[in-house]
Amino acid sequence: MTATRPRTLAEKVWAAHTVRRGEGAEPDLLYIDLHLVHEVTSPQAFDGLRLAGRPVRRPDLTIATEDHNVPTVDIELPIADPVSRTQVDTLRRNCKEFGIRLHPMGDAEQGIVHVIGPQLGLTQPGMTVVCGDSHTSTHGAFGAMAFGIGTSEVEHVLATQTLPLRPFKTMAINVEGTLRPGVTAKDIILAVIAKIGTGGGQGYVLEYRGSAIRALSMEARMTVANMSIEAGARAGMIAPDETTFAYLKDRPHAPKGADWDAAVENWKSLATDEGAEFDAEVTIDADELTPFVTWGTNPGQGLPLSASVPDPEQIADENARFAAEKALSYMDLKPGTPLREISVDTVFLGSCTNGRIEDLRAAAGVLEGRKVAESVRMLVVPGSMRVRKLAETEGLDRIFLDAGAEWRQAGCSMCLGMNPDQLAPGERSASTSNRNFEGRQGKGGRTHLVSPLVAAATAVRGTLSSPEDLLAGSDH
Ligand SMILES: CC(C)[C@H](C(=O)O)[C@@H](O)C(=O)O
Ligand code: SF4
Repeated sequence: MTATRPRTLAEKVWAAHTVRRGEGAEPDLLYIDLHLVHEVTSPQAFDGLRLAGRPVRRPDLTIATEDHNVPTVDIELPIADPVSRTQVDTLRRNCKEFGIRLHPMGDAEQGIVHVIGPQLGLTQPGMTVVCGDSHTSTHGAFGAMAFGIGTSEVEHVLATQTLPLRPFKTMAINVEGTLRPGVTAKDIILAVIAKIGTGGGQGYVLEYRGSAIRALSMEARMTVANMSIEAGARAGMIAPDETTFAYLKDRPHAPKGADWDAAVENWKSLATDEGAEFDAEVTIDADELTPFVTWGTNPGQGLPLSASVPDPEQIADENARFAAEKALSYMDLKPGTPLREISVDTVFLGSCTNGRIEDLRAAAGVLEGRKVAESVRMLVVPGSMRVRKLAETEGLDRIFLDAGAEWRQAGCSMCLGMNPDQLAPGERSASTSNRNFEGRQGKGGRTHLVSPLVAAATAVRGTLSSPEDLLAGSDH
């Protein structure tokens, strides 16, 4: 045995999955514990297998769901859009042919791929998790090494249950302190991305640490890990702890009985060792954070809600200035406008970032006894059918409907508008999703990324707002 030097969480998970160490410039070969599949990035991968006459190596470690292309109304009818229908039909055929478990539209376990994995207890600490989807980083909230892969890699994993990869660099994101009331995980991650930039995490696996992260619920941790990719990182991880174990216990796929006890013992050993070194380190003061919103067309172009639209002329860096000018022109915003005065047409509550039960509860808490402004349409799209059902058991659907919001079926929906849920050209949204690129929610649509609390308050006031703005004595 060689003496073990202190290691990070990421290094431990990597080492435990290395089937073969690459020599020289060669990549390592990693074993994959869980492969999640959806309709968008899998068709060519299955075609490749068919051409090569290969089966899926571990159908038992592979699970599929329909999420991106599914409508969120009238789901008992055939999908009207031919492209979406073909995508979904193709996934169904492939899963049948290759013996893969699929949760189709309408199924009790159907939902966004990154919502259903954790909810079923499939995602567990110390695992390697992949999916042909960039937001696979979500699963890192459990202390898994989880990352998005391309379609040719999807084929490689389907065929071999392994993946050749070069180790990632490690970056610690220390979030210390206590969040103020009304400040959430979404505000943490938007602030992180505003600080390090959309390229700041390139080549790294981020590890979120510190007292503010430890204090987050599992669902809130998923919100943070989810957007690691928006900072350019390959993955984002959080060390498993009692919060993680409590979330997983008794989930359908969680270990049971003596296996559970053994698993927890093992999971406890995953945390980054005292004295382990990261390649880079960033610190965020949680006490200072306030609700954050984006004003631009990348997730790093964000500011506290109390700020105003920035003036590109004040930005020293030439590239950042040019990007800001372009963004403001697309977003149709004038420098100096208080962010609170920006009015929206649409509020979208949902996505793999903020479509879980706690997100719906938070928004419903704000909307209870209030009305969505006349000028606003609000879509509430649960991240999964299970979230939808639980919300209905708790009466959240009634709160949303009474407030004048629409209560939809589960899927990605307006996060990217691969289904009919889209912004019209020129429309502006406050959205709890993770991307605000040009046209992301519909051609010509303008997106402001926000937390569920800000989304709900914005729906009521019609302009970007926090719940505090709704209280008596505020200026409205
Ligand atoms: C469609 C899919 C490949 C894509 C991704 O990888 O992230 C989507 O989920 C997104 O959020 O843009
Ligand atoms: S909800 Fe949005 S970000 Fe998440 S997988 Fe679907 S499209 Fe991608």
